[in-house]
Amino acid sequence: MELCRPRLSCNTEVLRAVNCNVSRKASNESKETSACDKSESGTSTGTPGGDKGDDKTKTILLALAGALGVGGLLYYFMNDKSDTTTSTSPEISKPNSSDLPKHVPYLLIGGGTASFSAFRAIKSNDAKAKVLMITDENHKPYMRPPLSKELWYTAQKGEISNDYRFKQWTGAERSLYFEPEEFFIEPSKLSDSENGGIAVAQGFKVKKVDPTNRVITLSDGYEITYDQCLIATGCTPKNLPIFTEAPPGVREKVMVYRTPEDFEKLKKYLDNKKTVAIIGNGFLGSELSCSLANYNKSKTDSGRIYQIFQETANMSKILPDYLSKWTMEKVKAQGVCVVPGASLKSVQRDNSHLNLALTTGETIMADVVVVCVGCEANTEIANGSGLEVDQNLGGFVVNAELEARRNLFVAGDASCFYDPLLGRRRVEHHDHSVVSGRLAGENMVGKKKPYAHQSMFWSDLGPEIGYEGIGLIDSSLPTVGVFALATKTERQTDNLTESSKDETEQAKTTTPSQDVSDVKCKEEQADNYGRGVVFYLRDEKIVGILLWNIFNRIGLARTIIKENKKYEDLNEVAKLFEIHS
Ligand SMILES: Cc1cc2nc3c(=O)[nH]c(=O)nc-3n(C[C@H](O)[C@H](O)[C@H](O)COP(=O)(O)OP(=O)(O)OC[C@H]3O[C@@H](n4cnc5c(N)ncnc54)[C@H](O)[C@@H]3O)c2cc1C
Repeated sequence: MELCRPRLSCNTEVLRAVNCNVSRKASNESKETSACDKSESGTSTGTPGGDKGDDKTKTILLALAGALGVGGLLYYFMNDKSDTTTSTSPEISKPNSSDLPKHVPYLLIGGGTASFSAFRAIKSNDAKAKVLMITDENHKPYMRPPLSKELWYTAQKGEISNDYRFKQWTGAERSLYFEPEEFFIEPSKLSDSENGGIAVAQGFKVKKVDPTNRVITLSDGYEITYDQCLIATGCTPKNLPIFTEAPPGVREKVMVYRTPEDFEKLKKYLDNKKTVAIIGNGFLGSELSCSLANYNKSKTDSGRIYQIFQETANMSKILPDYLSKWTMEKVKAQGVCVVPGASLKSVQRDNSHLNLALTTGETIMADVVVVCVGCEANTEIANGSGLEVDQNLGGFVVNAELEARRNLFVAGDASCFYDPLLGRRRVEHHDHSVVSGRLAGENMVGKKKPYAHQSMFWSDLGPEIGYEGIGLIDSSLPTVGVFALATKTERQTDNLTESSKDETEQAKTTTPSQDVSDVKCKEEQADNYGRGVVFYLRDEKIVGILLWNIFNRIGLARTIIKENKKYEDLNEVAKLFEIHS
């Protein structure tokens, strides 16, 4: 089964570096300062692009205001439907819940990766299983990682297809959707389907679950009974109060990023030469900044891409300080105007754009703000269902078998599960949603398996940096990094693959190919963090491993973590990863 990581081929040409000097002029005149000069073009105006259309709109609005009076205009703003602060699905005519079956053997709440992975596990253990998936999105199940990476590089080369096809790192093409439309059965035909299958009820929200009587209730009150149920409701991007509490004029220029609709919206902004300010320095904020900057390189004229965050450098929550700083320089080199150490002090709408006043004294003008400050598990269903939500980590509390109550499982971003090796966790990564969805699916058919397989994650920051991690990857833990000079990296993995047993076996037999006496792991050699391995330690044991521009070694990393032991010499362990080959 292919639930694999779509990576682009790394043999991309070296991209044109745009010099990105952050000029921190104090701006007590509330004047916009240029935070990023494109020295190649010799301009440093810092003016957001493509304002002409907005000016026109403004003129029309003013004329309208004159005609309708201030009251009318106020009514417009109070009922403004263009508030883009949340990820939205396209409007379609509301489907009718009475078309849905009254009872299903397998019911999956949520239409994402975890849910689809559970379906596949159910189907491979119960060939004639009848599965109903309920999702409040208006899409068939799709994967999210390419939305912040590969899809932008595909878009750069031409039109985006209806099924969001993109090129993986391997060069192969595939769609964002796990399966084409024809794969699915109409919900109204599921009960009579002789060979079973999966039906997707799109555009329906589940309000609550009654685990005792095994019945779910939709937001319109319609009830469906089940034998086995999975909650895989994922998470919702967080926003910042400074935006959510702002007037509609500000809010309409602020968005979060999680869906194909968000991709379309942001792409339109970029195609209209708009300047984008991304808030946040985590996976999404950093990946998206690099992808947008690279997307703009195909254009003769484009807006700027700012990345603003309060920490000192990119990915600081997971990367050791030296690597985080090194990465920030690489992100800048791709054309992102990185503004570290800055929080938002105030935001104001000025004609067609937003003025973002920062705590550093800078003011940045942007046409649109993308807030990438993390995600909150979707646990509204817990209210009224008697389900426990973890107070610290969020997510539905489940045991090692991913069971919240008998015959009711939770997987993916929304699950707060018990990992017998590393303790209670909640993980927001694609591979975890595959692995946990599969485990839940297996347990829904009665396998009674505990969580034992460590999932991995990956991220790509443009064509030059790709990394993978497994276990606890947290920069607050002690770390030991072993690096080699960057060489031509080969990204041949298609690592949306579920990590398999074969891979682990293969990794075990790997022998060191070179002595590591020339490894670089000192801060002053900051130019040399091209390729290496970082060990994260707890009680001196390896609890996490980050593979920096090293691919096809995650099985080995998994084996080492599973051993759960202390090593005398981590250089020796690093040798196993063949960081020089
Ligand atoms: C842009 C982007 C890029 C990413 N890149 C990477 C990456 O490179 N590597 C990586 O490891 N991870 C990445 N991730 C994270 C990864 O995509 C998620 O961890 C994964 O999608 C989680 O899957 P899930 O099935 O748990 O949740 P989701 O994919 O969020 O699916 C949950 C579904 O449930 C629906 N739902 C919620 N509540 C209800 C309800 N009450 N009733 C009905 N339906 C409901 C939601 O609308 C949604 O469709 C990325 C995420 C994003 C947004």
